[in-house]
Amino acid sequence: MQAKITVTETWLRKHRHLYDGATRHPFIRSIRDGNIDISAFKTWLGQDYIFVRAFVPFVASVLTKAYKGSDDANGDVEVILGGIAALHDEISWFKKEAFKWGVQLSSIVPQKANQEYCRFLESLISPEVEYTVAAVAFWAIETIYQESFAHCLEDDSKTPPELKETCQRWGNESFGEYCNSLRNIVDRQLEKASDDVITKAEATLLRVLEHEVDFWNMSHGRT
Ligand SMILES: Cc1ncc(CN)c(N)n1
Repeated sequence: MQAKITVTETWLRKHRHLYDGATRHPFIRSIRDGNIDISAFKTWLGQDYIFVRAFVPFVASVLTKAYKGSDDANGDVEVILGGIAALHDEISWFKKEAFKWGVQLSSIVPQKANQEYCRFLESLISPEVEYTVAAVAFWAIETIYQESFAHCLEDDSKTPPELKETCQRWGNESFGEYCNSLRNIVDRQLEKASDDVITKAEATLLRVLEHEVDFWNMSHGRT
């Protein structure tokens, strides 16, 4: 018997071009090809630190929605809680990495693309945004980083040794498994969602993809 095609699989096929634009962006390709401009990397580092700080309350809101709104609350809450724990480590890592590269985090001003992305996250915190819709955004945001940085660790990549740790942070297998758990949560929710929620969730995925591309563009100096 053939396995059933999940909603996320349908979306990824339908929006492949946009998805590849987010996970195979020239910024990521430049890391993978070993010709990254280090000033672009430093821009990304400082801006992403600000993004991750705004990401935490968003993920906390997804956790609250999971607790209240899912029929497998315990399983979902634990996966999301694991994500929050990883973000705690991520923030410490950004501080350490910024020190290593001489990036002064206290003086970073969020650029337009970052401000807009953070505003979008804030809009998703609203209790009016359904758990399924918020969970789709969460899954997509984490997965885009996982796939992007895993691409920089493939056998034929020429990623500079000093950037390997960064790529490992999101490109490692256990982060990949965590992203799969998020995807399973999302597919289970979508399975029983109304058409209206499915439509909103798909639109949210597209907005995440656009914001991620804009974020890479900003880091790459294309804004
Ligand atoms: C912009 C962005 N997108 C995703 C991630 C992965 N948490 C991140 N750190 N920054």
